[in-house]
Amino acid sequence: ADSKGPSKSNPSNPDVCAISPKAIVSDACASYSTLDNLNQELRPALLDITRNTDFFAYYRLNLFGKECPFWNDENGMCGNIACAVNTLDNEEDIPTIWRAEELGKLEGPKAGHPGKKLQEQRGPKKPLQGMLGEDVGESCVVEYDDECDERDYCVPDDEGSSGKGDYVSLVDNPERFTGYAGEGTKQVWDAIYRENCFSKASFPKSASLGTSPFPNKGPAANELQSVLREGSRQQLLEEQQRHSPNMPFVSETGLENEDECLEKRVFYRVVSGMHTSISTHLCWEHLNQTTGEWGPNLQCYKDRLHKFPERVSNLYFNYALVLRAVTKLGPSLKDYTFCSGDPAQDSITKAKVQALTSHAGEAPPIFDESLMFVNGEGPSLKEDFKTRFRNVSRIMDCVGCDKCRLWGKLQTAGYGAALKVLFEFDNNSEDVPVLKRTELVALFNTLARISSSLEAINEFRAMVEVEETEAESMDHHHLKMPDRVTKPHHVIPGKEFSEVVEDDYEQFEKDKETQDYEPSLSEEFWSELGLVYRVTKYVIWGWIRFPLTMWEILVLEASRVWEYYIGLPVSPRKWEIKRPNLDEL
Ligand SMILES: Cc1cc2nc3c(=O)[nH]c(=O)nc-3n(C[C@H](O)[C@H](O)[C@H](O)COP(=O)(O)OP(=O)(O)OC[C@H]3O[C@@H](n4cnc5c(N)ncnc54)[C@H](O)[C@@H]3O)c2cc1C
Repeated sequence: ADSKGPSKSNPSNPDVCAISPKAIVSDACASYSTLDNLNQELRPALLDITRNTDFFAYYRLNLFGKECPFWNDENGMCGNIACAVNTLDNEEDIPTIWRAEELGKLEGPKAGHPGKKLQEQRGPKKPLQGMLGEDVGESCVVEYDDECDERDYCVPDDEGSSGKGDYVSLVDNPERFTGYAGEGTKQVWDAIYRENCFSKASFPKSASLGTSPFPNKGPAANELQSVLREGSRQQLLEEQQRHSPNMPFVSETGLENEDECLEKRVFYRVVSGMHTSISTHLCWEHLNQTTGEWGPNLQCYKDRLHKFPERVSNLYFNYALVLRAVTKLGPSLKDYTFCSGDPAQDSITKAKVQALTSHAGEAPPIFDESLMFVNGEGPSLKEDFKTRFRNVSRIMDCVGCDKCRLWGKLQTAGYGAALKVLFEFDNNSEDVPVLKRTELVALFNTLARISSSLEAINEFRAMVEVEETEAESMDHHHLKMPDRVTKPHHVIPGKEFSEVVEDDYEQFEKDKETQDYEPSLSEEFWSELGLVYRVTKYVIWGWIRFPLTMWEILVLEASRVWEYYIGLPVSPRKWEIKRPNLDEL
């Protein structure tokens, strides 16, 4: 699966992106094999960090109690997550544990986020009072500063929204097949892709405000409003909604193809790459809902990804982007406190993170963020980009499966954090913003997700190659019994049916001998049948000929006795008793 896109190079420094001649991940300055090699080197450390440190193994998020802001009851569309749950058909025929409803549920312990007062009361060592398990270093898990600020690509909690979310274990809830599918998923993916409609308002000349279809709804809706507050796009949307009231608020207007630019392409690639990663995981850890067996589903991979090299290239693109962010962030984490109440765990976690980021820093440049947001439209485009990203994050509240929502939200936050690191300051600046705990956890786990996906895709590719080689060699060596043998045919005048079969069979055997050959089941069957036929013929013919042969022997022996009797030289015996030779058959 190669991306054949042209190479991107930094105009100011053409050597920044040393690109291999083939398989370029365009926009990201790296080749597939560079990224695969890098992934192999970094993967063990990344897995260790995300699985074996308390800091990175737990994530806090508001999974419940948030409304999906994109479908609402007024328009006959449900804003409740449960309405979006759509699963496979005929699920009632399979055991409950294999049904989507069950597979999508969160597993493992959960702990509510304690407010500042509770944290003070409980002390720094046990802010969660053992709710995640006694051996969990809680000071590594709890978020102290939990406000979202202006620079965020993430979604701040709406004011008035209840609670600050729960801590859940990422290790206990692997991202894998859940059976979540159908209209609900289509609607969500559609809405996410529609956020890619960068509008004219992102460009200096065209921002005229329209009226909003939203009543006052709080920050989430207001944010959405600001995205929609763009003359041409807004009017078109309102027009479209008058004609079809069930259409989601965020919708295609036809203006999307205008103003194609690098930033828009990057936005699309991030979303599509995330989609690829989700699909890869669900195909790699797939449940056969009728047998209950987990394992890779090659057909799932072929249907969703193998036929679409562009989707796979977007995954590589995301790897380059997120790894660049992690690398850039590395030095600023040297003094970061991962666990305030547990110095031993703190230094172990720090050492692991430093080992990973400095190793990644030794690699050649893989992503050149200085290309983005640099033209005249730069700053406003950046704003638009950010708002759209926040909307993608909100759309995740419409995902009707808890586990999918967990990973969907985490990954959106992870990409958001990566974009923040890469673009918050001057693109060329090595300064990086200070990230919150949640953002760090999301960033590293998102990288780990992409890393697993790359590995799974390589495995899948190898499986497809084996399958194709086998099919090729079967084609090459495929020696079928001739049609005349297996199908009804005209008997050639002058030849018995048995002779025809024999001729064809002999040819078949000759063909076999001249080739490096492994018979298939049907060929073996025909070969055995031919043998039975010839053995039967041999035996019956032997019985029929027996009296005649005995008579011939008797005559021959009598003539030899007569020759001896009258004094003539005795003729040599012309017959002998032989063991049957199997090769004759
Ligand atoms: C946020 C989110 C998280 C999810 N997490 C899980 C999960 O953890 N486990 C699970 O089993 N299911 C999960 N799902 C459901 C899963 O993603 C699919 O939607 C579902 O399996 C149905 O697949 P589908 O074949 O209809 O195509 P979908 O994957 O739903 O794709 C819909 C359409 O998008 C386009 N498309 C597909 N892939 C790409 C791509 N990479 N780039 C661009 N366009 C693309 C295609 O036109 C496709 O027809 C999740 C869904 C969402 C929205």
